[in-house]
Amino acid sequence: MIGLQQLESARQQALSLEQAINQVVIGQEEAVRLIMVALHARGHVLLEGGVGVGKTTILRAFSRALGGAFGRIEGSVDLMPNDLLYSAWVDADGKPVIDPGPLIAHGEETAVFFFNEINRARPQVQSLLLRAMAERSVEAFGKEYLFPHMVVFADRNAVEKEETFELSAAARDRFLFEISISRPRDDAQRRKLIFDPAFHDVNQLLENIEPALVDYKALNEVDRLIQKSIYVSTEIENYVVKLWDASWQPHQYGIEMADIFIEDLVVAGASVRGMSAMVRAAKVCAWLAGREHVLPDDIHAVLLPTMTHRVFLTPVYESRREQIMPEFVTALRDKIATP
Ligand SMILES: Nc1ncnc2c1ncn2[C@@H]1O[C@H](COP(=O)(O)OP(=O)(O)OP(=O)(O)O)[C@@H](O)[C@H]1O
Repeated sequence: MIGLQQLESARQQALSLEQAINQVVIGQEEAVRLIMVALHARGHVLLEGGVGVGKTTILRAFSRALGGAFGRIEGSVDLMPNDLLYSAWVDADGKPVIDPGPLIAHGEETAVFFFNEINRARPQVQSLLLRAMAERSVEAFGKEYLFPHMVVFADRNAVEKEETFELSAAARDRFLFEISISRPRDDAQRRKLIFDPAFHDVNQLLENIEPALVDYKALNEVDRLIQKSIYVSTEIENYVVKLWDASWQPHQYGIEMADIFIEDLVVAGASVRGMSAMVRAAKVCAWLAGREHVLPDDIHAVLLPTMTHRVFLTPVYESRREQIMPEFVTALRDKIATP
């Protein structure tokens, strides 16, 4: 009973947080909802989108509304793993000084860590980040730094592909979602972003968000309660298992797509980790909607962001992934009977 009351008050807080974010970040309601789900399912996120579309603004807005610290680093070819942990320099008296790097600078207070342009960083740097994501800790200066509340957001520059190190399939699998962020579609919102000076200064814009609307330190416990309390019926289980099989062998489920030889499309479907992450996220969707059980709508809300970076396509289709994956997920939804 206490659990249910706690969940309902956490839900009200979560909805106020979402509303506050959508007031300063405009035209990104879908991305904001998925980030809300990821934060409450405690999953890390890949961001896909152009330059200057408001990614940093969204993430800083979330950190402020969660009352935690925001860490950030830019990926580049010459970035070394140690650059995440410390920076060394010589002060005015010629004495060497060592400062903590961006990953450990805020320690346990880190709520959001943003790795911009992760595909510009070398695999050694990516590995360090993946370890920190999985263990929510790193070793530096001979001791262990813990970030029990950290959620990592990593952006892949989708436009420029020169000098990039694409994340391996195993690395991509560690991210709960890949969320696409693009320019708002609505004309009035686009004009507002360009002509209204309120959107030109991020620091000032973020002042409009009440700090610590939700306590970032409570999110791990809220997730535990959600995962324990939200019910998944046998029908939904069967549906999820069919979707999973169809992501591996779409032709066996009668999936058809225009201009695609479906038997050749997929090398590997979603992983076990991917499917369990999808169910965790669907439970958070059900909770946000005020339900105690998962409906097909909850699965549909998270199907694309959990599958899009996980399904491994054959090389001929890989270059069209961005166009193919939404169509593939729609075809799965249309073909597999919904309970
Ligand atoms: N949807 C939006 N709502 C509010 N402000 C926005 C939005 N989109 C862009 N902006 C404004 O545009 C500017 C650039 O945004 P921001 O730095 O967050 O983009 P970014 O995607 O992180 O950029 P980069 O790819 O260069 O890191 C900021 O002044 C920000 O306030």
